[in-house]
Parts: sequence; structure tokens; C-alpha cells
Amino acid sequence: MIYTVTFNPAVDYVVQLDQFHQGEVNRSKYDYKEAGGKGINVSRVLRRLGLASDALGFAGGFTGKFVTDFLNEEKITHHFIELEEDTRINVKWKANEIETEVNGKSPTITNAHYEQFTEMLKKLQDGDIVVLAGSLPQSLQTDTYRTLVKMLHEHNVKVFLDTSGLALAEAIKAGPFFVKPNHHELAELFQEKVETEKDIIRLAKRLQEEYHIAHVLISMAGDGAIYVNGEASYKLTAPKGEVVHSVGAGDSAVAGFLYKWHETNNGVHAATYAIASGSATAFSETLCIKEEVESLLQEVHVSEL
Ligand SMILES: Nc1ncnc2c1ncn2[C@@H]1O[C@H](COP(=O)(O)OP(=O)(O)OP(=O)(O)O)[C@@H](O)[C@H]1O
Ligand SMILES: O=P(O)(O)OC[C@@]1(O)O[C@H](CO)[C@@H](O)[C@@H]1O
Repeated sequence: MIYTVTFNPAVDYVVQLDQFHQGEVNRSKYDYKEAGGKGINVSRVLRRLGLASDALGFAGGFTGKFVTDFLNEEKITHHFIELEEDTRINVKWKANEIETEVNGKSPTITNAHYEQFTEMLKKLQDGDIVVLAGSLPQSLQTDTYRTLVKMLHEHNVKVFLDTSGLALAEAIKAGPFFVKPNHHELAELFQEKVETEKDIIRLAKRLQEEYHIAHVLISMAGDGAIYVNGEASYKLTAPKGEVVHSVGAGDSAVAGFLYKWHETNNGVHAATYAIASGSATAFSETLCIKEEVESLLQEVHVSEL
């Protein structure tokens, strides 16, 4: 079974304005709310691609109820530990063609909540897959993902990881199966300036080799991605198109990789599908659907480095 974990879900409040006037009352041209958070987005895209997953995490209050109701509507099974405080609201606003995000403060996860959650994870078995995605709430230690990766390895569970900052720096020490930092997160991880594609390739290889990560996918937005496994490195171009709403493009890439890897066990095919999925989301108003992904596959060009 595939599980996604979202420690820090959200109600994503997506707002479109023609123009933004600072210090004035702005009225939206168009707005909507949807369940967000990186693990949840991965589950939503997997479902659209035709692969079932169980969404795990923490949710509280009226916003938490919105998130779980939303997942019910999309027919995604879920097990969320109930928190006392409200799940955050993240504002995604687009004006003058510029996307701006304000992500809310996370509710508190107590030790008791966390233990309830780890009891659930301990039941996973050989062959299961877990996606750990998104930021960690401030109430948790920065090495939480690292601890979980270690624990899941003891149960022969493969871990796909998509996070940033200290949580990423710690978690890679446990050698997850797959990671997808973007090139900025990669630069931050090694505290180096990344100025050329050569720099990105060098650091991607270093990440793969030093931390024994089977699949490293470095996403570079409109510039595609670098994919490195234990055998070779590849550059993948991204399809060209009009970016409508890029929130969730990275999560779609993770879901696309997982979907294709699960089907074929082939990393290059999986990376190609990942890029088509990310771009399909960037080119549409919300997360991609399978037809959109497959219509872009021919536009992803792969070259071995
Ligand atoms: N401008 C774009 N044009 C084409 N494809 C894009 C564009 N932006 C994103 N993508 C697609 O989405 C993938 C992931 O994008 P990106 O590198 O921005 O990830 P990310 O930083 O994790 O994204 P986010 O945090 O917005 O979800 C890219 O590899 C690419 O396939
Ligand atoms: O604050 P985090 O956990 O890093 O990111 C959360 C978030 O911005 O990521 C998703 C898009 O990738 C959104 O649905 C959500 O609001």
C-alpha cells in the first residue's frame, strides 16, 4: 500500500486579482479553497493517475474538517490524528501574473499526538511505500523525518521524501529511496551558490552518492530536471507552455515519479513522467489529470549526461 504523510496540511485559499494595490482594499476576481499540503497533493495526483493511496497526517478544527471532507469527496482514504488547534490556512495569490504565497503557522502537535501517529506507522510492512512531504510543524524536532525514515527502513518500507531546509538536511542522513529538492533547496542543502547547470549536476551526484539515495530528482521549474541514480545521470527538458498556477507542480512531479516507478521499476521512465506531471499541473488551474500528463510526455526530452 502507498501512504502519504502530511504533518502540516492546509486549506489552500487561492485568490486571483487583476492587480494588487498595497495598502488598499483589493477584491478578488476569482477565488476557491482546496485541501493542500504536499503529501495531500501527492495523494490527490496519484488518485487522478489511477493509483490508490492512504493519506496520513494531523488535522484539527474547522479547517481540519474541511481537509478531511475534501479528501472524502475525492474518494481518498485518510487517517488523520485529530489536533486541538486549527489546521492552518495558506493563501496563494496571483496578481499581475506574479504568484505570492503566505503559509500559515502550524497547529501544535503534542507528544501524545505524535505517539498515536508512530503507532500507526509501526503497522506498515515490507513492500509498503511512504511519501513524507512538506514542512514540519514548529512543535516537532527537525530530525523527525530522519527518525521516521530509520523506523520505516526497519519495516522494509521505501520512503519518498520531499521537504526542505533542516528537515531535508537531517532526513537524507537516513538514506531515503527518493528525494526531490528543487535546485534552490539543493544549493541551500550544501550551502553553495548554484550558478550553472554543471553546479547542479555536481551537487545532485554528491547527494546521490554521499547519502546512498537510489533516486535523486532535482526539479528546476521551467528548466526541467536533473535525474541521478546509482548508474547514470540525465537531463530532462520541461514542456513549454503558459503557466496558469504552479502551486503543487513539485508535488505532482513526486506523484508522477512514484506512479511510473511503481508501474515499471524504471527510473528514467519515472523521471520523464514526473516532469510531464509537474508541467501539466503548472499549465492548469489545479492539479493535473492523467490525460494532460500523457499529452505532454512527448515533449520531455531526456539526455544522458
Ligand atoms: N514554468 C514552467 N514550465 C514548465 N514546467 C514547469 C514550470 N514550472 C514548473 N514546472 C514543472 O513542474 C516541475 C516541478 O517544478 P519546481 O521545480 O518549481 O518544483 P517545486 O519548487 O517543488 O514546486 P512547488 O513548490 O511550486 O510545488 C518541474 O520539473 C516542471 O516539470
Ligand atoms: O509549508 P509547506 O508544508 O512547505 O508547503 C505547503 C504548501 O505550500 O505546499 C503545497 C504545494 O506544494 C500547498 O498545497 C501547500 O499550501
